[in-house]
Amino acid sequence: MKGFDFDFLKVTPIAILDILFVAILIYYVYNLIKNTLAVNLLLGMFIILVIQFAVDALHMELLSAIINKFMSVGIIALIVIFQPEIRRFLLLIGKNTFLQKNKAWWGYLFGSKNIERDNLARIKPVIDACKSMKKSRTGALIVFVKFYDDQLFANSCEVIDSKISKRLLESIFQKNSPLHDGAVVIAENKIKSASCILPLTDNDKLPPQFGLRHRAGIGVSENTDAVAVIVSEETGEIAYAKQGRVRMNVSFGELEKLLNKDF
Ligand SMILES: Nc1ncnc2c1ncn2[C@@H]1O[C@H](COP(=O)(O)OP(=O)(O)OP(=O)(O)O)[C@@H](O)[C@H]1O
Repeated sequence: MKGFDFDFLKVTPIAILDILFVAILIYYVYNLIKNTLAVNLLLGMFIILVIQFAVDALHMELLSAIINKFMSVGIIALIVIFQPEIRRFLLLIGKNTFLQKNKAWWGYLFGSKNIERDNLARIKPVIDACKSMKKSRTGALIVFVKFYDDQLFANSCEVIDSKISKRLLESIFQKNSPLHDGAVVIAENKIKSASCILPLTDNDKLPPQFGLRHRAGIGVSENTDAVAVIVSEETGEIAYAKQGRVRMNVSFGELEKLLNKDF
């Protein structure tokens, strides 16, 4: 007698590995898109997929043809809609590779003393400037990027291209300075530009006291590998934005650790 074929239920080590990788992938994708509009879009796509299965099963040919056509164009629409998330996902993979994570390798190859000296040279003036801007209640938005994206920053910014210095940062953000509006971008051990207009986040779950400066800092960290240090003009509080999330009331010790870790 012919029985049922349960071949597809065979659990092989490769299948377990496969499931594990898919679970990790789902976890990373969820982490990337949680608290963003992308969750609603993904839910919409999922519902259409379920309808497609139902329509196929019921052999409703006309509806099935329409949904199939929609789904084949949908993949291009998905790439366009999720472009920031895809970009962030690829950056995340690049940042988490063995060589990137294990900075000891870089130290071994290029000399850890040099790296520490570089970090101190670019981080200390920023922290000192933040200390004095906190005291004087001067609002500031300082963005650190690993790769300076000309396309993103060149159009809206004033090019500075100068050594990172406390006094320069203070004078840029001084209320009377023509460059004080907007963000300063630091990359490649330099203040690359000032007065930059950044993309604002559309996250609707942020605290109500967050105005445009905070929204711009969080926005740029959502779409790029950038982290943003925000000094509030109203409270003097320091906030730190990374990957679309923000840490409030950051102490200077924490700020140094965070910047050292991320840059
Ligand atoms: N798109 C943008 N990109 C960069 N900077 C911006 C942008 N929009 C506004 N800003 C900066 O934010 C300032 C306005 O800050 P606003 O008071 O709205 O922010 P906030 O988050 O409430 O911070 P604060 O606590 O300092 O008031 C502007 O003067 C400008 O310098």
